[in-house]
Amino acid sequence: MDVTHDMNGQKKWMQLPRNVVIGNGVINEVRDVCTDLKLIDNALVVTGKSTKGIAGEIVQDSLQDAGQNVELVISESASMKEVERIRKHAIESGTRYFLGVGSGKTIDVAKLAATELEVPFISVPTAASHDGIVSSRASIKDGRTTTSIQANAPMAVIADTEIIANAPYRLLAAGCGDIISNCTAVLDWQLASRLQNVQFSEYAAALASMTAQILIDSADSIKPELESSVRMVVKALVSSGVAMSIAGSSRPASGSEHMFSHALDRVADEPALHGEQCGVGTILMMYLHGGDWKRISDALKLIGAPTTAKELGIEDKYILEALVLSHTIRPERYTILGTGLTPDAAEIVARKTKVIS
Ligand SMILES: NC(=O)C1=CN([C@@H]2O[C@H](COP(=O)(O)OP(=O)(O)OC[C@H]3O[C@@H](n4cnc5c(N)ncnc54)[C@H](OP(=O)(O)O)[C@@H]3O)[C@@H](O)[C@H]2O)C=CC1
Ligand SMILES: O=C(CO)COP(=O)(O)O
Ligand SMILES: [Zn+2]
Repeated sequence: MDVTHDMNGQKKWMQLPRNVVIGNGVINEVRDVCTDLKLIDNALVVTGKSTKGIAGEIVQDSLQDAGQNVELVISESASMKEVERIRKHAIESGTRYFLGVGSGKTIDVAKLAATELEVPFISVPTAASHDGIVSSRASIKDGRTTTSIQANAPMAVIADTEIIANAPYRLLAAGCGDIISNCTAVLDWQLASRLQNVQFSEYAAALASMTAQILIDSADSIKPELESSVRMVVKALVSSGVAMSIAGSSRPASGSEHMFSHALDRVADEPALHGEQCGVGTILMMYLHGGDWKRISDALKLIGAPTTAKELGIEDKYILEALVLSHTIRPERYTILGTGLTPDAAEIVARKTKVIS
């Protein structure tokens, strides 16, 4: 098997989910998937406040009907304190495996707690808002700072298209923004490979950009409440996750546009969704790359994702502040941002791309 190395140079297996189940009503297949993976007792379902009634309890009931011991906990934030709380709960209740049933923050908490306890983890997303539903990374927040931590990839991903189609459409549109952001992430990675000879995977880069291109070409068929749209987006998120696993880093799916989104999380009073910010970041960074930023903007508009500060619900001044701050977010990751934008250059890019007016 191919091996990659993490940032500390340690050997790391290329981890991929073993079962990916996508379709209408597949939440009812959770117990079959668990049986297939020999996960037959002592489950801990980590779910969210709203998603508990939408999917968390269905998963709990179905595993209990199969004779398993199942505990359910609600997680409200993706903080280290929360991971610690859930980890303790799991130890006390003899948990043998975790299911993260909900949105991004719920899945991250379950994923990291499972990694720390070295037990399997199953991802059951109720929304397709970003590729964290399938990846081997967990984003943990400390105040306004987010840290992306290496974790174990889910053993299985079970994405019920009916549940995801009934989630607020804004979450699916955000997922599209996260996929489209592969366009600039790959350009940044190529640039870093040319300028700094960083490790580069042609396969991971090709998969990530092809996934984004397919979605851009199909933008007019992504619509609210359509299970076919959900299926397309979930498959693209899985492909992005696989690209990151091949690369052994988030490089194929996270570049300057993600740095911009992370910077916005730090400076904005009320940040928007991760995928929404990454989509707008892609417009801005594609302009800096000298690429076809309008094509990105048009695709996001067709999908119904934000393309402006106003649509993000973020004041122009925070967009400019984040643009100037972006290059400091992950200094080891070389991107088109280079040593940073001056405030006047930031204003030009934001105005030319109509992100601010
Ligand atoms: N691991 C990774 O690689 C990545 C992780 N992230 C992280 O993920 C988090 C963002 O995730 P994201 O999903 O965008 O947002 P949130 O996790 O903040 O979820 C948004 C809201 O949607 C609700 N929700 C989810 N599904 C449904 C549904 N079917 N019906 C009704 N409401 C629903 C959630 O309810 P509830 O209250 O039940 O949770 C929550 O209130 C951040 O912490 C970010 O840092 C982002 C990118 C990549
Ligand atoms: O969001 C991601 C990919 O879409 C993960 O990227 P980060 O490494 O920037 O957290
Ligand atoms: Zn992302």
